[in-house]
Amino acid sequence: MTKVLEKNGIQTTSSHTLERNEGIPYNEKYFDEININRSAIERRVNTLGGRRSVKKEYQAAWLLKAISMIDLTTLAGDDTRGNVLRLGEKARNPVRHDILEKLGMANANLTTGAVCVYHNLIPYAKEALEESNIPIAAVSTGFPAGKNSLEEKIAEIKKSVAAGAKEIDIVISRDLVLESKWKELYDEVKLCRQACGDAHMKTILATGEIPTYTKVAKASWVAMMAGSDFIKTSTGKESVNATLAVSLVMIRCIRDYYKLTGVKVGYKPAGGIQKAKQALDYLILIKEELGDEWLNPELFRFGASSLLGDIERQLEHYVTGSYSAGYRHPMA
Ligand SMILES: O=C[C@H](O)COP(=O)(O)O
Repeated sequence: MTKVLEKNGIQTTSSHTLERNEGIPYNEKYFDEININRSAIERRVNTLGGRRSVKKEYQAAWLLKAISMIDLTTLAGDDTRGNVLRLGEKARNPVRHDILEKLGMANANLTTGAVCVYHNLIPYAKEALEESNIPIAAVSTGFPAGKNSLEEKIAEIKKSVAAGAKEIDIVISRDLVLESKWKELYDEVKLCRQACGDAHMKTILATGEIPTYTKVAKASWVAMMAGSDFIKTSTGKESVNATLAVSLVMIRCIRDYYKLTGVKVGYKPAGGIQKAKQALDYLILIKEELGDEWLNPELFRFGASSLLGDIERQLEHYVTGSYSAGYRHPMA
């Protein structure tokens, strides 16, 4: 088991050592002619579940790795200090000690990639994560709808950074995508990036509200050109959130941006990823399309509130041979 884990390079902290994406000047030539063939995308992702699967110790290793790439999230109207403190505790100790011991991982210092909360809960997240390396991610810019003025968005980002967020998840103005106002979108994202300062910026496209894959691809390009460190699918509040198909569109844009600039932009699917099996499908897609270098917390995150519970349950099954009830692996 240890060898398998080592081979899979389990990384447990997110230290932000990677070069950031400074962006490039706006130029429509990079995305103007994009035209995505929906059925080709869907055919490609339909091959994933059946053709490839990860078994036994490899599956356990991949699931441990997946944990290190979760932005453990709570974004609910009834969030309190209490549940943010529990979330922080879960981020520090994502898997029960007895399970980790059986996996030979008791001393591996496994944590989630980050904890993700609303701006006004940052102080509680700070309290919960004191003396750990786990970064706080805050959703800013009028999450989830993004209907605030640009001035308010910028002010909110600055407040979140001042309060201790090391990562800022912004939402874009979807109307700019719907009306193809690409330069305005670029300017908006660039101003947000400036307001982030040293905090890494993840740009949420809310792909469930974008009608075509072609527009998703164009919005991905604009977000990267304007300096996003990550592009992210969804807020978790749209009626359609992360899918493998939209992920394929976005990660191919990341690949092409890398070919053009030499800069690696991260990817964060978010919303509705609740099962370990789903997580494995995403990891296989990333491995096949972008390669192993993207499979670490610097370049890949799951935005998820309940995925960790199912992963822990699957790991328990791997070490004991039986499933426990879901409530034995509460999220927070
Ligand atoms: O960014 C994270 C999402 O809001 C989490 O969505 P979820 O609750 O469906 O896992």
